[in-house]
Amino acid sequence: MGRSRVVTFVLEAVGVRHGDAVILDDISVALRSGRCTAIAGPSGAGKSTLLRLLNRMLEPTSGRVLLDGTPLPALDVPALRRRVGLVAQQPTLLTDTVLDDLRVGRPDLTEDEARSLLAETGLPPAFAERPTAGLSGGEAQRVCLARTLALRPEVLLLDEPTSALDHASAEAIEQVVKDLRAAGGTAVLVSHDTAQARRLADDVLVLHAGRLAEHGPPEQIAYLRPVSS
Ligand SMILES: Nc1ncnc2c1ncn2[C@@H]1O[C@H](COP(=O)(O)OP(=O)(O)OP(=O)(O)O)[C@@H](O)[C@H]1O
Repeated sequence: MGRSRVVTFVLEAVGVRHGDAVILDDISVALRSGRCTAIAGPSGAGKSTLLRLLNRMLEPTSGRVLLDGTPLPALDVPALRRRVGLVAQQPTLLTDTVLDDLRVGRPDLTEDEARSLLAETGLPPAFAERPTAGLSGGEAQRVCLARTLALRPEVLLLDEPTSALDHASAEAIEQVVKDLRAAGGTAVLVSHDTAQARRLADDVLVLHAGRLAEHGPPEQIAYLRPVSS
């Protein structure tokens, strides 16, 4: 399976700036392997930015990120991205048909394997024949997830994977996360859905204005507590 290796991210005093704007400020934290970590916090707090640091879609402007003790810049980027797959909030489809898209990183993928990956993400198997043009946002995001799963990543980085989905489709995605964890894999999930974070996460990071405001198991996180009226 290739998913049983220990994969731990350590962020050491990580900062991200764009010009004068401080996007992430002095974040030091470890993300444990074989767990699901949710990143929560208000819009604009820096959640997607933090996620993008973990497979070098973005470089920190200060501090460093280590994977199993190795600083990320010392790792080969394509190899890192096979181990650490990112499904972005805005999906990017790369080819004309869904089947071809699923084969981008796995040219050997059979049609049966493609159909079963689609089913995992809650899409009908016949979706393999669909042109990528005209897919809805939620469908395109799930095709991106299936394309990432085709690489059997050890770590799955998911940026609001269910925000565009109905309940049944969202459940399918949550099951993908649970299955990955059950197989020893690691998931890092950005979610605005506090109930989802409580359901799925072993650990939660809360960002506020680029700073780490809370970190711990979901039951200890004030940000996740339902507001009682
Ligand atoms: N290239 C950039 N230049 C300037 N500011 C940027 C850049 N990229 C991101 N930002 C800003 O950094 C902040 C954090 O962005 P990020 O996407 O990480 O937030 P987020 O917590 O994921 O937000 P949301 O919940 O709305 O998706 C935002 O204010 C955003 O406008």
